[in-house]
Amino acid sequence: MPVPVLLVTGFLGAGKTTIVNHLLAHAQGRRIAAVVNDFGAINIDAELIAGASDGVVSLANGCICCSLEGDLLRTLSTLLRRNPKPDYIVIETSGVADPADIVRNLMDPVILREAPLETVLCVLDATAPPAALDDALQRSQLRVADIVALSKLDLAEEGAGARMRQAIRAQRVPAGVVDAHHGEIPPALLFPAGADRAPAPREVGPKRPAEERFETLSWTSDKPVSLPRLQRAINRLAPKLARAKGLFETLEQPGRQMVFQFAAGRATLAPGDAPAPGAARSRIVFIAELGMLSRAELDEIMKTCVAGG
Ligand SMILES: Nc1nc2c(ncn2[C@@H]2O[C@H](COP(=O)(O)OP(=O)(O)OP(=O)(O)O)[C@@H](O)[C@H]2O)c(=O)[nH]1
Repeated sequence: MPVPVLLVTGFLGAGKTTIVNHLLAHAQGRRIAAVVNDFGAINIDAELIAGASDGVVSLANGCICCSLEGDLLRTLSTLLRRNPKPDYIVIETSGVADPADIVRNLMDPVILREAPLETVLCVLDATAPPAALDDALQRSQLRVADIVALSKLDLAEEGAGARMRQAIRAQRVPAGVVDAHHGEIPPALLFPAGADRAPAPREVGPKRPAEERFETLSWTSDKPVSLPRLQRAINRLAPKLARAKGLFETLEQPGRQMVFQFAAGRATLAPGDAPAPGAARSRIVFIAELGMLSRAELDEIMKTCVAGG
């Protein structure tokens, strides 16, 4: 039996991991394997998903649309050899990935026969201005989608969802649009029943040269961070950041791992699961447009967050 694949795309911080986590938490007996790609050297997403799935495979430090494309195909082959086989495979791309390149790779005849691409889901942050869809990367992410999920509607201004739907229509995107409240999407939309019919191969345009637009810098420490100092540091870094996320212990709540998120200008902190064995006490990945943030500046600012810094 072929194993249907769901590809989840969307810009940095749009809400992809939140949707994948919700899907895994409501798997209702389905065996769902997740392949998670973080552009940075530390795969925070894999750790955030690990609690929900026993089949999570992490592809870090590169992008599965370019430098890690061979790794993706090898990973899929390994997942297909598992006993028992997964019922579904979810691939979460990094926010900087051009999914057209991944779709093209998934059209490999062997993969297509054994792990056919069933659905491409593009997650769109409803709090973003509709003009964000003019961005070439975001347009490319939208163009391959079968379904567009609007996230963060609870944070968006009234009417933002309707304006975003209009902007999506203006891009002539044929996909259906659904609201995803805190990651909730009916699984039947993503994995339609009766998948005995094989999904048709997809046409994607010719491969475009990879555009290096973002870079990632990781910061780790064996010390816990001070929350008020981290807040000051993030305030300083915020204008330069496209995205940041991290896992760390704080001076204020020792022994407890916290999850830090910075997306679309908003920072949040929430309690997390126990740290992965052997992981540094504090790990944060920063993503910025090329040239916006130097290693020296980041280290200088971040060292103020730990005792003795
Ligand atoms: N309030 C609210 N927050 C949301 C919602 N969806 C996602 N978020 C938050 O948005 C932030 C980014 O969400 P993620 O799911 O990590 O986004 P992502 O697209 O996986 O991010 P990258 O993989 O880094 O590109 C997190 O702090 C989420 O908790 C939502 O519907 N409502």
